[in-house]
Amino acid sequence: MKIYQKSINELEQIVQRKTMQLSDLKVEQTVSDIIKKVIENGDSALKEYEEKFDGVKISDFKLSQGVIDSAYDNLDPEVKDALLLAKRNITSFHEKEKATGFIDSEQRGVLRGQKVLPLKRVGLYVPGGTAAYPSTILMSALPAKIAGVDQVVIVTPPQKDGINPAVLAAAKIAGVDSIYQVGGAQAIAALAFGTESIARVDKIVGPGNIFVATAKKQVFGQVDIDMVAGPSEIGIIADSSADYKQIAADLLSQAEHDKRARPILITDNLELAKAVDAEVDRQLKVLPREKIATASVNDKGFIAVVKEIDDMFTLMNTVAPEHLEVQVENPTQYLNQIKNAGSVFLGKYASEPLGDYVAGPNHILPTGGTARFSSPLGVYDFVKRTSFIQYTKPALEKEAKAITTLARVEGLEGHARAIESRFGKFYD
Ligand SMILES: NC(=O)c1ccc[n+]([C@@H]2O[C@H](COP(=O)([O-])OP(=O)(O)OC[C@H]3O[C@@H](n4cnc5c(N)ncnc54)[C@H](O)[C@@H]3O)[C@@H](O)[C@H]2O)c1
Ligand SMILES: N[C@H](CO)Cc1c[nH]c[nH+]1
Ligand SMILES: [Zn+2]
Repeated sequence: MKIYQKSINELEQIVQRKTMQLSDLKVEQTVSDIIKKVIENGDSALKEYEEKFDGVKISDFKLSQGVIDSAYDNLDPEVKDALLLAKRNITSFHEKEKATGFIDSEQRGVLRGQKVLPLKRVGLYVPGGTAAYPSTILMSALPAKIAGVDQVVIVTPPQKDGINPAVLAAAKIAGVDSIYQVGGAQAIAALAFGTESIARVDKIVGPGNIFVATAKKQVFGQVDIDMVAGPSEIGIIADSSADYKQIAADLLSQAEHDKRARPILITDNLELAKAVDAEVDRQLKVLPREKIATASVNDKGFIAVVKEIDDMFTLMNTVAPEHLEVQVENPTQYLNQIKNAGSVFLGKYASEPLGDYVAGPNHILPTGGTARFSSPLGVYDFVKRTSFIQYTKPALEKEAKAITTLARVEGLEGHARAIESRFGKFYD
């Protein structure tokens, strides 16, 4: 991995350049061509792209209930138990995110309030290009169901030997309503605009590679989206108390997701930096997904060595990583210094994959520096709010002058007259 040892100001510049959201123009163009074709040709465009990108000829995108039930019934009991444990922890965490709205009747004659309503139909993208992601189904479908979403549909790339049974079983465990075998930008376009066999949704959520993340950005406005949840990232802050072998393993746990995944270490100890660098090389050689992880480590990974503990946090706040591990002595005392991160893992036993699978907080998280302004996927992503107002005549009378004054300041005479009509005043 590239090791940088420079002043904090120079490192901030380097980090900002390396984590900048430079849109990949070629990917943008590819994705907009795909979306246009799906809008124009519907299912036939989806079939063409599935053959081209995933090498699978599809006759029916929707999986039958029989296929899903049989995957569930025949699932290895150990896998089923693990999924059920994950479901329990994800559910108990996300139940706490439920919002109820409010009614305010503090002023005489005035009723104001806000209702929280679930979305009707949402589409969950479940990645499936180079790995299967049953855990991602639990992370997206369970919060949707807790929010009260009526129809939860999944899109996921087709596989030559059929979709992984654990993916199908996870969908059943999470209460998913339909599964469509279509992936990439074409699946996002289908969810956004609808085709003959896939009805459009109100919101698309879920992670995916650069094509998926770019497509979500491009269809935003036609439908809502959760966030930019692209190639995975791990930022680790470590001091001399950390174990270099464990740090290397954790960096590779995210590097193996995608050639564009970002593994980053910031430390105040040069010896640790060098040890982690050598250990990453050693562990890479024996990692089954060596090719993907090596590209990620070489092209996107780096180690920054700073002088002070505080500098580690300053610099990591600039990175704004999807996952942040804090591997220093007494990690909780630094929680207040962390401003930008999707999810924080404190101490040596909170290794990142704990959060990927069973701890309970969501693993669908903002990437590419967007943790500066985005949050983890949650129950709040599957609801919208509607406010309501009721006034009695005396209550309106008390505020009528303010309304008509503001309306006339804005040059909107019709607004003023609508209020005055409640008190018998009409204009000829
Ligand atoms: N941020 C998060 O919360 C989070 C969570 C889980 C996974 N992830 C990320 O999800 C991603 C999963 O990626 P994946 O590739 O395994 O699966 P994927 O399903 O996201 O992408 C596969 C699809 O990409 C499309 N595609 C591939 N090459 C293409 C090309 N040249 N042109 C057009 N389309 C093309 C194909 O349609 C294919 O079906 C990884 O980047 C992983 O890091 C992120
Ligand atoms: N680390 C991924 C989020 O970036 C989530 C995941 C699912 N399975 C394994 N990992
Ligand atoms: Zn992961």
